[in-house]
Amino acid sequence: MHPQVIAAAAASQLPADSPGADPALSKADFRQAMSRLGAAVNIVTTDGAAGRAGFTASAVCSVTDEPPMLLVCLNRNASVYDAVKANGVLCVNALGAGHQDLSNLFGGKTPMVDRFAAAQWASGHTGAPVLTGAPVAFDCRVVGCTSVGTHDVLFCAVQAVILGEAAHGLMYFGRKYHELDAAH
Ligand SMILES: NC(=O)C1=CN([C@@H]2O[C@H](COP(=O)(O)OP(=O)(O)OC[C@H]3O[C@@H](n4cnc5c(N)ncnc54)[C@H](O)[C@@H]3O)[C@@H](O)[C@H]2O)C=CC1
Ligand SMILES: Cc1cc2nc3c(=O)[nH]c(=O)nc-3n(C[C@H](O)[C@H](O)[C@H](O)COP(=O)(O)O)c2cc1C
Repeated sequence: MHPQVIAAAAASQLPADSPGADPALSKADFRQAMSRLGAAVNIVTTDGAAGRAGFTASAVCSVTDEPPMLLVCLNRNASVYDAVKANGVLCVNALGAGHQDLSNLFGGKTPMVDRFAAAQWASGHTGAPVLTGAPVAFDCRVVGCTSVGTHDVLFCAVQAVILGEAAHGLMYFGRKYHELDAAH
């Protein structure tokens, strides 16, 4: 079976100066394509003068190990946005097996107090909440930010890592959760 090409093939049949020749994908096509790019699921938390907050994030990745740095993409319309920006610290809590309900809770619409009541938390060096039972957590200071479209790309200098007891993981792929077990 041939792979299906969305938008780009149709655009190439139009004159180059036609507005329809713009090969930009629709939001729906982009999201459909992204649903096939599996990603680890994390809960990103913050605390400080602007209060405690957290959200589910799959747009997280390693930037460089010199210095240790992650990036986190945060929608500027998210309810956590002001707290993350004002506190200037965050913790990336990787999720593992059994964390699906927690991920959905932090995935939006639920009051912050109810999100945090569903799990146990410690406090990192930065003051950001560290999820008890997370396979790994990255306690960070936000050292840079670039706005791109609807999101801010936050550059996060890792101050400490907290390794949990078990190496397991939770992936988001095909709009569903998939558990990973390092032992298998
Ligand atoms: N990067 C982000 O902001 C993400 C946001 N979400 C949000 O979670 C909800 C459920 O998402 P799904 O079940 O995965 O179905 P969906 O069809 O809304 O999204 C499919 C995939 O597209 C990407 N995506 C979705 N919204 C995006 C956004 N605003 N900016 C950049 N990439 C985006 C993600 O990789 C996502 O897994 C939606 O409201 C979605 O907006 C989910 C994943 C990533
Ligand atoms: C699996 C999953 C991954 C998500 N990844 C991100 C992400 O990387 N960046 C982001 O801004 N929002 C992401 N979201 C959406 C936020 O978690 C959600 O919009 C956020 O909690 C804001 O909701 P609220 O404004 O109701 O608090 C994701 C949601 C889910 C369910």
